[in-house]
Amino acid sequence: MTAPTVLHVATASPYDVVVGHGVLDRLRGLLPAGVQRVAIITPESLEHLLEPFADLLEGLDVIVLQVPDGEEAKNWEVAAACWESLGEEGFTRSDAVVTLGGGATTDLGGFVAATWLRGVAVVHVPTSLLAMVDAAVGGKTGIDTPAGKNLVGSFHEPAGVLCDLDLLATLPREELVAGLGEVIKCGFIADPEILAIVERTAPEALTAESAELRELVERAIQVKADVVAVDLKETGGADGHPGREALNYGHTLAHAIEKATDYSIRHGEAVAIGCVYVAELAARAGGLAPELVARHHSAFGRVGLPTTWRGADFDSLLATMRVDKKSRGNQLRFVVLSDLAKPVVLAGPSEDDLRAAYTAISGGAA
Ligand SMILES: NC(=O)c1ccc[n+]([C@@H]2O[C@H](COP(=O)([O-])OP(=O)(O)OC[C@H]3O[C@@H](n4cnc5c(N)ncnc54)[C@H](O)[C@@H]3O)[C@@H](O)[C@H]2O)c1
Ligand SMILES: O=C(O)C(=O)C[C@@H](O)[C@H](O)[C@H](O)COP(=O)(O)O
Ligand SMILES: [Zn+2]
Repeated sequence: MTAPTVLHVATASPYDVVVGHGVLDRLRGLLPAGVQRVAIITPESLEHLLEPFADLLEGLDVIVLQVPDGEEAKNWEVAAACWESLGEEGFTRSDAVVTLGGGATTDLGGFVAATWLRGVAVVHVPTSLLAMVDAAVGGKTGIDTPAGKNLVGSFHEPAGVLCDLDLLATLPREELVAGLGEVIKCGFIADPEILAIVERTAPEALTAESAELRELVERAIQVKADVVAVDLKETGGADGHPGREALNYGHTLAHAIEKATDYSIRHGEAVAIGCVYVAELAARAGGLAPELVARHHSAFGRVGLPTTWRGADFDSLLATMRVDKKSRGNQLRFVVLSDLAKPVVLAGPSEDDLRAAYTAISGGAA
C-alpha cells in the first residue's frame, strides 16, 4: 500500500486534498479544530458507505441527513429540508458538514454549508471518480433551477477533501467512465500527460485499484488546484488565459444537453460531447488543427464516452446556452483551444459556426 498523496490548494483559505487507498482515517484531521457536531449529508442509496464513519467520528455528536440520489438532490426543496434539520438540531458555527457521495451530493452539501448561518465548515468525502477529480475541489457549490443547471450557488471552499480510492470499488463502471470525461477535459486544457496516459492504457485497466487511475486522479486534481489558486471566483486569468473559466471547457453545450434530457445523461458524458463540440467550433471559428479535433473524438471515444449527440434541435439548445454563466448580455462566450493546453475565450461566435459545429457532432440534426 503506497502512502497517501496530499495535494495543497493554495487559495486565500488553503486546504488539503488527500488521495490514496484506505485513507478514511484522515477525516478527523481535516475537520477544523474544536468541531463537536457533524452533519453528514449523503444519499440514501449510499447507506453502505456510512458504516465506517461511526468509528471515525467517535466522540463527536453525529447527525445524518439523507438526501435523494444524484441530480434529484440539487434543488431548493432538498436544500430547505437540510436547513430545517440543521435548525432542529441547533447547528452552530462551530459545527461542520461532511458530504459523502458523488458530485451532486458535494454540490448540494457544499451549498447547504455555504448558506447555513452564512457559512459553516465543510469537508467533502467524494465517492465517485467525477467528484474526486472535480466537484469536491475548488469550492463551487450549487443547485439547479427549472431554467437550468447550477444556476443558484456560491463559492464556498471546503476545509479539506478526502479521496479514498477504495470507495470507487462499488462505483458502477459507467459512472467511473463518466468521471474520465472531466479527467480528459483536464488533459486538453492543461496537462497533455493525462491524454498520453489515457491513450496508452487499455481502458479496462483503468480500475479503482490501478496505479494509472490514481495518477489520473492526482493530475486532474492538480490541474484544478492550480487554476483555482489563481482565479477562485472566475473573474478572469492573465496573459490571455481564461482563468477558472478554462475548467468550464465543454460545459456550455454539456449543461444544455443535461437540461434537454432532464438530467438522464451523466454529467461527464455530456462534458465529453460538449468538449468535442467546442473542438469542432474552434476548428471553424479559430482554425484549430484538424489533428487536435480528431484527438478529441478519439480520446473521449476510447474510454467509452459519447462524442456525438442528436437528442434536441439546435435552436432549443441555443436558448439554454444563452443562460450559461459565461454569457455576458446577449453575447455567448465559449472556452476553446487555440492549441493543446492553450485555452482561450471565444466571444460571440457566429450562429453559422455554432450551428455547423452542432451539425458535425449530431450528423445533421441542426
Ligand atoms: N462543483 C463543481 O466544481 C462540479 C464539478 C463537476 C461536476 N459537478 C457536479 O457533479 C455532479 C455529477 O457528479 P457525479 O458524476 O458524481 O454524479 P452523482 O453524484 O449523481 O453520482 C453518480 C451516481 O453514482 C452513485 N455513486 C457515487 N459514488 C458511489 C459509490 N462509491 N458506489 C456506488 N455508487 C456510487 C451515486 O449514488 C449516483 O447514483 C453534477 O451535478 C455536476 O454538475 C460539480
Ligand atoms: O470548477 C469549475 O469552475 C468548473 O467549471 C468545473 C466544472 O467541471 C463543473 O461542472 C462546474 O460545476 C460547472 O460550473 P458552472 O459554473 O458552469 O455551473
Ligand atoms: Zn463539469
